Amino acid sequence: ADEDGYDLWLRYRPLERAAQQRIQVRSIVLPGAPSPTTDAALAELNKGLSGMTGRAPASAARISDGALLLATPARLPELAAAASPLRTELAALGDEGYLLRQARIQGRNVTLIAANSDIGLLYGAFAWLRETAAPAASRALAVSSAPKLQLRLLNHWDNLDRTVERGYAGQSIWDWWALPDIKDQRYTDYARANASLGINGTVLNNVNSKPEVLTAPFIAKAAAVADVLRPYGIKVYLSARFSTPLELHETATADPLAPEVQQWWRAKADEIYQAIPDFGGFLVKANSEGQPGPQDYHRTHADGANMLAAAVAPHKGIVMWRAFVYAPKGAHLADDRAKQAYEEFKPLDGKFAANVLVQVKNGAIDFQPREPFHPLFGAMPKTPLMMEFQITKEYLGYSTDLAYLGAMFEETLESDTKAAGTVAQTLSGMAGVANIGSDRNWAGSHFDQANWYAYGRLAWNPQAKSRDIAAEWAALTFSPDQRVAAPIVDMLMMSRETVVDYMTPLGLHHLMGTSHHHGPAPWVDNLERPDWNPVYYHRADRNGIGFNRTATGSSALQQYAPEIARQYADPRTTPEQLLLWFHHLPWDYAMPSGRTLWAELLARYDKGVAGTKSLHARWVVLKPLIDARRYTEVEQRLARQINNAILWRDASIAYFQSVSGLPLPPGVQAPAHPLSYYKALSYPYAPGRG
Ligand SMILES: CO[C@H]1[C@H](O)[C@@H](O)[C@H](O)O[C@@H]1C(=O)O
Repeated sequence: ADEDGYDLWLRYRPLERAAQQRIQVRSIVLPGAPSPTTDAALAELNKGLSGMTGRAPASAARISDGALLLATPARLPELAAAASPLRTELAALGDEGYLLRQARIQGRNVTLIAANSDIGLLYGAFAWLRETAAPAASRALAVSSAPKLQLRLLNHWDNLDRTVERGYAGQSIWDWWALPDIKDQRYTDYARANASLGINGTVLNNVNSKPEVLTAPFIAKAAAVADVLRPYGIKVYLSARFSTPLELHETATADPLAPEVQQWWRAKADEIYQAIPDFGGFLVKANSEGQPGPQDYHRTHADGANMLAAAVAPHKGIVMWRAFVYAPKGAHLADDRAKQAYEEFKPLDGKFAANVLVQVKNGAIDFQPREPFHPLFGAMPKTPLMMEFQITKEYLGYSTDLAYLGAMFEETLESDTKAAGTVAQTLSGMAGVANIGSDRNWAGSHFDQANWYAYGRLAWNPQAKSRDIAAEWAALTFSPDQRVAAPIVDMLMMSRETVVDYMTPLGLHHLMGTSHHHGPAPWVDNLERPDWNPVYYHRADRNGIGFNRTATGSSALQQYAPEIARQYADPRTTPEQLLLWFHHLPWDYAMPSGRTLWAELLARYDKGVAGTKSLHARWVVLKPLIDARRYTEVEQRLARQINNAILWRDASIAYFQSVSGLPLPPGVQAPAHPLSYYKALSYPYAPGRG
């Protein structure tokens, strides 16, 4: 599995001789009795060391010089001793943290992986392997790390028939047919990859859920998956359909205040916990895009969430209730869909049970290439919030286009809410909509593995820098050789802005084709709901373009803290990258560059196309340094991305010119085809429609 990408960032390729010699591990020592989790840690260390150095050190019972020692205070009482300098440091690391040190223990020089629990040891083992495989320049081994967020989850939008909603990496890895008897090796490798990042929970099924998933056969299947993931510290969760008992004909209603409904869910929770004692809980999409929910019975989101929360509370389970709501009818359609989540949830702050978290998408519309942070962050001080990021690239070119999402996640996380610190500081957990499927390379493309990686690292530490994470990933996945890693980092770091430039520059959004969400369709104006139409979002006409969300428009801006609302009320003090998100401006509006808005827009599209050409050119020169298969698979996608960018550019320019009636400034190349050509394009076989 060398060139096909199956090993992800856990490749453990032979190190150069000098690097090998620096690894002075003569034995591996684990005091005390092994557990399934320490077995996993030792197996990983063996795999890693034999891959990187050609030999696996023996396990030993006694501590000697050159030992790699894995210890918790319970396993090695010295660590807990009052005189131990590590004692206080360890105490600060909690259940899941770890530290790595060169230390002197029992008079011997050892490499120490220390933690308070076996899971901490497993995380520490992965961290040590990471440090060893891709050493940061001349850094002494002095790492201590603990997760900043307690809940670090993947959300699979995987259906029970193995299709994946918005999945571009083949069918679902969960083989519901073969489970529970057949537990694919891939589940173990999935667990290893996630544990290497510190991901500690996974929701197995789509938020557009089916009642069947909560019936006995599926509970048994989920339990089998949970058994595989448990040693790696990963809890299983399920998406629950709100109307499950009604649809299974076991109650006459799904009203959350009806005693028979409450009792049904309590019994269901008991049944699940019988099979999966450490079941994490439920994720719920309710009263959104046609899903059933408490509002069907004139109850609130809090009524619905609290009813489920009461059912799982005796088992220490949680409910993650999504704030991605938009109603099929109502004022918001004519007004602004972006406002609905805040309007429905903000008044419920303080009304949710203690074991409910509200899960909020990074932005108020829907995983666009760029959105301002969701106004609910910082606005719900009495409710624990989870961030929902989308790792699969529904709106950023699937797994064909290169877009490193680390940069996008970082941009949201470090945004200042001006109410409660940065967005990162408002969070209790993070969920990432997985980009994982059964493709050999897991993610549909090699570079999309970086998005899984970056998500996991940011869930562990939402203050981490996406460039550092990119450097780590490039070194582990391709090579620590800077001739390879450095240009790959540059490619990653420029890629997302490139996509924004050719798809949705200057704060534009939701311009993509209907249903498949791939490719440009800014002209669409005839869908059943007005807020599905791209014209609803760009509002371009003869006079100008953009969505006025200030007080003279939809007033969505008022949902942010006053300081932000004031700053963004004026286009002059609105960040250029969000300009048309908040403002409707005339085509001749003078941009800071000195160009008119019209000319600036055209320049952005050109910049996007130029960016894709540059990505391709940067890759091509790496050919002698990359294995043939991965080189080719990446090269093909980068070439395709140039065409995608040209398509976006040309179709967008053709359309906006038909609206603005303005000539193209000198130097701007005219679209290759007339507008009618782009309107006629369709993608009948686009994957991931779900
Ligand atoms: C799972 O449904 C998805 C839907 O496919 C997607 O187009 C949109 O982004 O969001 C929905 C959601 O997040 O619920």
